[in-house]
Formats: sequence, C-alpha cells, structure tokens
Amino acid sequence: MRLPPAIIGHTDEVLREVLRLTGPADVTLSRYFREHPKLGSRERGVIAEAVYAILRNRLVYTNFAESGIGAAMRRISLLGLADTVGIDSLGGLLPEEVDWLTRVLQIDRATLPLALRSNLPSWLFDKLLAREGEAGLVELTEAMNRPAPLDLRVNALKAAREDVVRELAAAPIIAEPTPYSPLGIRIHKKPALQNLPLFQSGAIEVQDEGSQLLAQIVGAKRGEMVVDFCAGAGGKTLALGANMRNTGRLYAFDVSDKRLAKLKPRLARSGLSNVHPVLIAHENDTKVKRLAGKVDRVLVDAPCSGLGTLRRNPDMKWRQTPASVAELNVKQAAILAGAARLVKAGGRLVYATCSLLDEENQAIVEQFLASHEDFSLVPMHEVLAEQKIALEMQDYLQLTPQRHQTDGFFAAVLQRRK
Ligand SMILES: C[S@@+](CC[C@H](N)C(=O)[O-])C[C@H]1O[C@@H](n2cnc3c(N)ncnc32)[C@H](O)[C@@H]1O
Repeated sequence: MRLPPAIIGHTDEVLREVLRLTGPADVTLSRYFREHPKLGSRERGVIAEAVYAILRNRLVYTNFAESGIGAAMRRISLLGLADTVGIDSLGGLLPEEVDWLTRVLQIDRATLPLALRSNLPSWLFDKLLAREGEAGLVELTEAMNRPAPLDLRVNALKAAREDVVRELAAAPIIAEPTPYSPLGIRIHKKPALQNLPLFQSGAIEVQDEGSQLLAQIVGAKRGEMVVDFCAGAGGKTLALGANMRNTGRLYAFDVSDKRLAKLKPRLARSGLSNVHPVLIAHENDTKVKRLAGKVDRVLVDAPCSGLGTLRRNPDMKWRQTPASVAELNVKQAAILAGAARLVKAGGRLVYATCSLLDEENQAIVEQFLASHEDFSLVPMHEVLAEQKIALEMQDYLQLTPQRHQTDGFFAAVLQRRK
C-alpha cells in the first residue's frame, strides 16, 4: 500500500530539526512523534528510517539533490524515503520527481569520489583515511552505514543462554548465540521485547556484544570491591554485577542523576542487590576519595565521541568536531587519573570508549602510563585468554563492525603494582 503524501512533509519538518544538530536524532524524533500522535506506527517507522538514511548518506544525497526540482530539503527527504521504501511506495510525487529519483537512485555509488561516498565530515574523513587507507576506509564506512542487529545479554543469575534461545524461538523470535560473548544472543529483526516474560523477569537485557565484552574483560569476581566509574544507565554495571554473582560490592558512579535514575528499574529487574548507585559531582568528589586504594577493579567507560556507534547513531559524525573531541580528551584524561586513585595494589583499571579515534583511545592510555609509573599495561591477549574469549588482539581490545559485527569499541587493562 502506498504511503500517504503527508509523510513527505513530516519527514521534511523533522529533518530540519534533526539537522540543526542541537540534540541526539533519536530524542528529536521521539519528541516529534509525541507532538504528532496521529501518525501511525508504520508511518513513524518509515520517517525514522528515512531520517537515519539521510544522516548516513548525507553527502551523497546532498550531491544528488543538486539536480531535481522543488525545495532542497524536500529533495533530500525524498531521497531518504525512496531509498528506504522504494519510489513506488511513495504517494504524492510529481512525475518529474519520479523521473529524477529513478535516475539518481540508479547511479552506482562505487563510482563516486571516495570523499563523497564515505559520507563523513572532512576532518573525520582525513583522519580515518590516513589511518585505514582507501580499502580500509571503504570497509569501515560501509559497515558503519549498515543498521546494527539487536544483541541481548543473558543474565546468568536468572537463565542459561541455550534456554533463552529456545524460549525466544517459541515466541517466535529467531535468535543465535553471539560468536564472542559467552552471554550474548543476536536477533536480526527488531521485535518488541518489553512485553516478553524473559525481559520482564530480568533474564535478558539489550546490550551490544562489544559492550558485553568490555564488561567481561574487567574480570570482576565473587566477593570483590568493584567500581563502574562512568556507569550511566548501567549497561555494563548489570553485566559486572552478574559476573560477581551478586556478591561483593559494586559501586555505580556517575555525574548524571538522570542517567543513574534509568539504572534503577533495570536493577530491580535484574535481581542484583550488590549494586550501589552513587551520584558524584566530579571525578575528585570526596565520595570517590573515600575509596582510595581499596578497590579491586575499576572500569572507566569514559564519555567519548561515540564515533564507534555510527550504525545506531549516525548523527554523531555530524555532531562531533575536532574541538569537541579535544574537549573530551581533557575530560577522559582527568577521569582516568581520578579513577586510578581507587585501585588497590595489584588491582586493575580498565579504560574503555566507544570511539574509533586514537586520540580518545591509545593516546589517553599512553599519556596516563607515562605519568603513573605504578601502573602497567596487561596485554589484551592475556586478558582474553584469562576470560577464554576467542578473539585475536594485541595490547588493546579494538572491536569494529567490519571485523567483529559489533559497534566500535576500545579497551585497555592496566594493573597497579603489588
Ligand atoms: C559512555 S557513557 C557510560 C555508559 C554506561 N557505562 C553503559 O554501559 O551504559 C559515559 C558516562 O560518563 C558519565 N560522566 C561524565 N563525566 C563524568 C565524571 N567526571 N565522572 C563520572 N562519570 C562521568 C556520563 O554522565 C555518562 O553517563
């Protein structure tokens, strides 16, 4: 069935807001849909997909939109919609628009200059091209431009992975174990999970396999004292708490009470009682200092550019700038140094990001090690062997969508001298 012509106007209107880049695209879309309650679920889905397609393919679409007729924003909206649902599904197109869309959508994008078909802002294109080379950049951007599958983590306190896969199949939701995380399940469609008994009972949580692996390499054990320094809404906290078998003490620090508030219902579902959320003012808060030298394992899942999550958040590439990354670098170094004070002799400090940029990753770790002689790097291949995770890495964990079908993640494990 053809979509109503009004869908073009809605896409156009919400796109204008999204492209102001004043907030995350998903937040802008949710607000727009709340303000337009008459839009049906199919229409919302198509508008959202079209906006994401435009964020992913912005440079190519802008180039295609130099031809065609009508207002520039309408042309861009039409490209996003037609790429998402096909020209024939769109109602209200002028015959000239149909001709133009048919022509430009047939263009083989592999023939376009790399700088255009990479769909990256020029500062990021230059940086990634210099590191990855042409072929590497094509692979990376193609993988980043594909929507991510839906990954779940099984809460080992409540269920076993094979039982969850079986129960999902009965739903019926086709799911398979993830290749690297021992607790991961991958679903290729996007079913609604909220009403499933498995979800409501806390047996499953939505979490990218890469994020599960970050929690796994912390190696938190029963009875330990552990701090998740940048816990946010607690994706990794929940995984750490379950790995600790609901024993010991796990502090979930964050500077955002909004994010910590989102952890509360997830904690209630998970059945964990070893987690203590703590709102801190900054990384040198007295609540942090009180634990100095006492903690077995500290995870710093640092605030970062999020450029490893472009499959889910394609707006990040347009929202970040060299200046915003430089600002983050200052924060990342300060948080890592603040968190390091908590680690006891022989304890471990894990620095992680969902960024692809060396300056947010290796550079922060190297700078930290240069000024903290009591810490040394535990090579990632050793950590992965300890955890029996079959992944080939050298010093650091570096996950990418093109190689591991996860979001882009980085992690380094540092140990304090005994
Ligand atoms: C990458 S997010 C954390 C995501 C979370 N660990 C998860 O797995 O869902 C980074 C978090 O760091 C927090 N943050 C920012 N500055 C901080 C600081 N100085 N100390 C502690 N947390 C901070 C942010 O509020 C944000 O929630």
